[in-house]
Amino acid sequence: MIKVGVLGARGRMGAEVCRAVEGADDMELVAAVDQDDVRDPLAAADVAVDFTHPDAVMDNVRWCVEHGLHVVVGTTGFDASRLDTVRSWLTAHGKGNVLIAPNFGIGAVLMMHFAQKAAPFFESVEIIELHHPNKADAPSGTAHRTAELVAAARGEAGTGPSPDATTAELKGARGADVDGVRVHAVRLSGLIAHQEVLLGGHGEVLTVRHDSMNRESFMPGVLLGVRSVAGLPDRLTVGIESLLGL
Ligand SMILES: NC(=O)C1=CN([C@@H]2O[C@H](COP(=O)(O)OP(=O)(O)OC[C@H]3O[C@@H](n4cnc5c(N)ncnc54)[C@H](OP(=O)(O)O)[C@@H]3O)[C@@H](O)[C@H]2O)C=CC1
Ligand SMILES: O=C(O)C1=N[C@H](C(=O)O)C[C@H](O)C1
Repeated sequence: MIKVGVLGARGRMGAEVCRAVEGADDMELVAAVDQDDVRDPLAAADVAVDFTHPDAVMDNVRWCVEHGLHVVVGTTGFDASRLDTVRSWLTAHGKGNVLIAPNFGIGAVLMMHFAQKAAPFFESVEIIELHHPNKADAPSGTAHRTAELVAAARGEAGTGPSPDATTAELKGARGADVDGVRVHAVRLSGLIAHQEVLLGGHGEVLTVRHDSMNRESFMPGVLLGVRSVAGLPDRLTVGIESLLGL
């Protein structure tokens, strides 16, 4: 049995993770911790799962690494500097691996993969992410990571920047610039989590779209992360692509 502790257990994702862990034959939920709770019960876990807030997650990960736990992180907000900080904690503490994934949806991971593969073949690429209005961060972690992957693929292939003649702009109209890729964020009641990668060439447009219809859709990926994290070859893994053989 894998003993699992959940951080953010009363939140939208954390509550879903608690249900998924309780429903898994090979896992036992040993701690459910949220804002203002002490973290001590987590020390009984083999694996901690964090779905909290970008402002809270670093302190949680540090605590878990210091306590020798394996950590599966779904909370967003990880840039290169945060990842370096996590690596330094792992170097200082000999036990425990960390898996950080901006999206645990299998379809979403495939959407990112397909977009990355297609990106060098098109002159233009832009990303539109659409989410529920309670989301704290913009752009989404998924859109941020997709832009990085797309930009890296275009860089490796020698693809130039997307053409854009804009010289007069109302601030924000062209979205955020992530590694040279424009990312647009929509917040709308009724939505859960959705993303389109628009790829434009000569007389054709390819749209790679993914829709998360509910939060259960993330659970197969989260449980895969919990089952895999202890055996991962690196102390820090970003994304579940390698767990899926991509
Ligand atoms: N990787 C993935 O596949 C996915 C990632 N996410 C990401 O997960 C994160 C959480 O999303 P969501 O569940 O919708 O957010 P919610 O706001 O619904 O849940 C977050 C929970 O964490 C609690 N919390 C805040 N700070 C702490 C802390 N220091 N310790 C313990 N608990 C804390 C919050 O309490 P309070 O409300 O009192 O502040 C809340 O109950 C976001 O970053 C989101 O982008 C979401 C979906 C999928
Ligand atoms: O806050 C959310 O809801 C989601 N957050 C993640 C992100 O920022 O990419 C994953 C998914 O989009 C849902």
